[in-house]
Amino acid sequence: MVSADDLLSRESLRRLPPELRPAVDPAELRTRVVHFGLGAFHRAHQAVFTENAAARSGEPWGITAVAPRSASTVRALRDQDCLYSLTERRPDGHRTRVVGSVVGALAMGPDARTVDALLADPEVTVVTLTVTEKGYHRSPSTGGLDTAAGPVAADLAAAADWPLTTVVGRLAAGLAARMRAGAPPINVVSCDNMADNGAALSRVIHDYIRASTWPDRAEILDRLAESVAFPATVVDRIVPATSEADRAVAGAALGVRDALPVTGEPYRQWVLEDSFAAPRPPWELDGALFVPDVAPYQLTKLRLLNGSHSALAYLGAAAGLTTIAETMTADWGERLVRSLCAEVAPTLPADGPDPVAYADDLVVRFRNPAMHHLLRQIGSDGSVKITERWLPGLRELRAHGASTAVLELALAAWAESTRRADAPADPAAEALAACWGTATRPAETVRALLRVLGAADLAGDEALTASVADRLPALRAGRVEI
Ligand SMILES: NC(=O)c1ccc[n+]([C@@H]2O[C@H](COP(=O)([O-])OP(=O)(O)OC[C@H]3O[C@@H](n4cnc5c(N)ncnc54)[C@H](O)[C@@H]3O)[C@@H](O)[C@H]2O)c1
Ligand SMILES: O=P(O)(O)OC[C@@H](O)[C@@H](O)[C@H](O)[C@H](O)CO
Repeated sequence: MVSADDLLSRESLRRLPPELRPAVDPAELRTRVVHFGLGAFHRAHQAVFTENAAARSGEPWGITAVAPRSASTVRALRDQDCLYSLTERRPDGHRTRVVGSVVGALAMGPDARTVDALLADPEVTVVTLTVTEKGYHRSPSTGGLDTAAGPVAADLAAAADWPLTTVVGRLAAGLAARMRAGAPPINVVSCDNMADNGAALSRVIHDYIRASTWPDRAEILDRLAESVAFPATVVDRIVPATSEADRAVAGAALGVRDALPVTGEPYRQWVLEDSFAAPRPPWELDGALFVPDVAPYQLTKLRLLNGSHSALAYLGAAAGLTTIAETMTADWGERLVRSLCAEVAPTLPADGPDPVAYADDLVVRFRNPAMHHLLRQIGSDGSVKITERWLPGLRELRAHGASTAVLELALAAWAESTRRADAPADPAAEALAACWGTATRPAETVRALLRVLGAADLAGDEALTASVADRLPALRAGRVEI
């Protein structure tokens, strides 16, 4: 018998009905994957693919997850023997089960030595990351590592035995230790929503090593080139932040307490560049797609799904709404998604998914009434998200003289969000807010905001900034005019 007072653990797991248990016995797995970013998405995506790959292959692929910041998440996960549940939210109901592929949890600072030892361990041949766009500390203008950013500069200046606070620093130091130890090749796989995320991660790691004071940095860089692969990936599953209500649903389904459940839509996809340098879990056994070039999938997903998501987030907030599903019941929601997809479609590679069919699927996924995906969560960190999701397409369209009406509306809604006292969290929040203080004309403010994004070219496009500024009054009045 299990009781609602029990905590999820390997012990209580044995008493759960088989349909709620993981596809693998966690006791049979070993750490062969190290993951940075112990957030909701990893637990609902890569951990599930890895569990199913291990179950179907019989190979013992276990994950040790490293939390860059939250020691309390690590404690809570350890208290549950690293088990947690996933609830799939379908329009017609929930399905909950326990995931068993995570076998270790570490806090990046306090457990730095163990993290380093794992990164140098020959058995570990895969590192994955979900640390949000801001976790890469890229310069908005160059895309390389912003070595002047406070935490990066502090890590570069830190003494050898001082805990590093950036994932880029920790990973660079760990990979360097692996190279020095002569350990076998390894794959480092970014699973964050960025175009060409493999190259982006490779670049910041290389930049970090180049900027370090390590006497052997040139050799380390040479060895890295030979034995570390940074494949690009496209990850897709809508995974909202976990709420108290989600904890209650998980507890009721399991009959035991779970402090760290995750929820997600039924859909999931993982497309990976087939350029691995070392053994990896056979994720294809769970439907992952290995392709020579992920760019067509990547750009389609970022510009259509994530682009629409961000547009809905800021427009929905202007209209006083709270969740994505709510925006899809507004008279402009579906129109916004379809017209944004149609506007951006000409910027997508011809050999990618069909944009019209993709938009059809998005409407269905976004409408899912069982999902409670907060606009505020999606709207956070806009300065690092919309530079990936909107601006490259916007540039291409404007260079060809094509209409950019929908992106202008979206940009206006984002601009308006930065003015509000309750603006979503953003690493550039101060600089964005300051744009409203000094400028006298709205178009001036729009120009200043675009410059904060590192988009001086777009800031210099007077027709664009005027058109964005013209849309502000309606949005401020809560009207979405599309
Ligand atoms: N949630 C989704 O639907 C989804 C879908 C596809 C891709 N992703 C990608 O996964 C990322 C994480 O999403 P999530 O839902 O797990 O979010 P989350 O808030 O649950 O977790 C964020 C993780 O990133 C870490 N992090 C935050 N700021 C950091 C920083 N400055 N440096 C290092 N680490 C930092 C946190 O410690 C945490 O581990 C997203 O930013 C996105 O790139 C998410
Ligand atoms: O995860 P973020 O905060 O970077 O972006 C919010 C959403 O747009 C994103 O998480 C999508 O839900 C996801 O990319 C779907 O695969």
